[in-house]
Amino acid sequence: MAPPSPHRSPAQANGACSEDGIRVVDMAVLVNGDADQRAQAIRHLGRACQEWGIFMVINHGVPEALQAATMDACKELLLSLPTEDKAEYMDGSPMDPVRVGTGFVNSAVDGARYWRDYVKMFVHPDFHCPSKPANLREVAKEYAACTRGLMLELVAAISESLGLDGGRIAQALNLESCLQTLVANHYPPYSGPDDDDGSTPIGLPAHSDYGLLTLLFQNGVDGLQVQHDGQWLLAKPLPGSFFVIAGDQLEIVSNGRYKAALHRAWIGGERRMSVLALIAPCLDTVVEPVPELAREGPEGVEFRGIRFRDYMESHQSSRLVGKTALDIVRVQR
Ligand SMILES: O=C(O)CCC(=O)C(=O)O
Ligand SMILES: [Fe+2]
Repeated sequence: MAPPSPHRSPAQANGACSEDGIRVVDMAVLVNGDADQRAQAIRHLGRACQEWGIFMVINHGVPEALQAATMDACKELLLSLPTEDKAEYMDGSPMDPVRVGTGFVNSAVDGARYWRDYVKMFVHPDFHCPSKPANLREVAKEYAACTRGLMLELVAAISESLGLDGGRIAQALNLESCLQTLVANHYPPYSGPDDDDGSTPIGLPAHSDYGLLTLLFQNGVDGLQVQHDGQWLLAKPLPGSFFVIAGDQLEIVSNGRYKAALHRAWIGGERRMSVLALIAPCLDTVVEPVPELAREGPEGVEFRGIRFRDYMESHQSSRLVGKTALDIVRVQR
């Protein structure tokens, strides 16, 4: 586990937004602020989840050197390791604990071409990791523990922002044995034709994430786009911040008060990498809105319950462009 962070002492101004309106949440205030500062930070966080489904965190306590080491080890795996060292993780099923994918994918859904390499590994409750490069295991383990701690703090604050006890969402979703995934994406530079006939590949199609929260940082090259008020917007991080993306489980558990953010990845002339840590309920948890948030009793429930393993399988197979697997569990009226 990483040592306590030096980042968390000075409480910065809260209630801040970046240039494009994405809210900035200061962990120093959430963790160490006085009662008034905390209350304000929690309201700010609640609005971010309600209006955007994405925000940035600063003073988050994840050491920069650990972030860099994680990105470097993943980069080595994706870019330098010979294919035979990754072959056992390729062409598996989406629920395999370690998966590596590479190159162009022609989407059967919309005919677009997607251009990215990725590695995904389940790191909690059981830790899985490719055997090479040699330092990946140690680095990924530490990064997983550190980001899991941060995300659980955020979940507690989000729970409070919904007027619930800080531990309520963690309890409802059984987060003690949460499923945590680490993902690294590599988008090779692309400078081909940019016409509108569908031949220009993109990085990753529009989707919402299957889990509860996703923590994302990138290699200094922008490319994450978020849908807000029907418009696609390029998300530009503050230096040293993480993006936090609300996933489908936050929308379900909050009974639709908070929205999962629709997002996609764009590619351009510069090589881009993103590293993500996701937390989700444990596979056997039945996810459903917490009863306290149902409007007018059971009639006001917007999502029916589903075992998380089944949700995840539908999410992986649906790949609906511009839609989400949430429609599978939305109550039709
Ligand atoms: O690379 C990015 O910026 C987005 C990646 C992403 O959304 C994902 O892997 O789910
Ligand atoms: Fe995503």
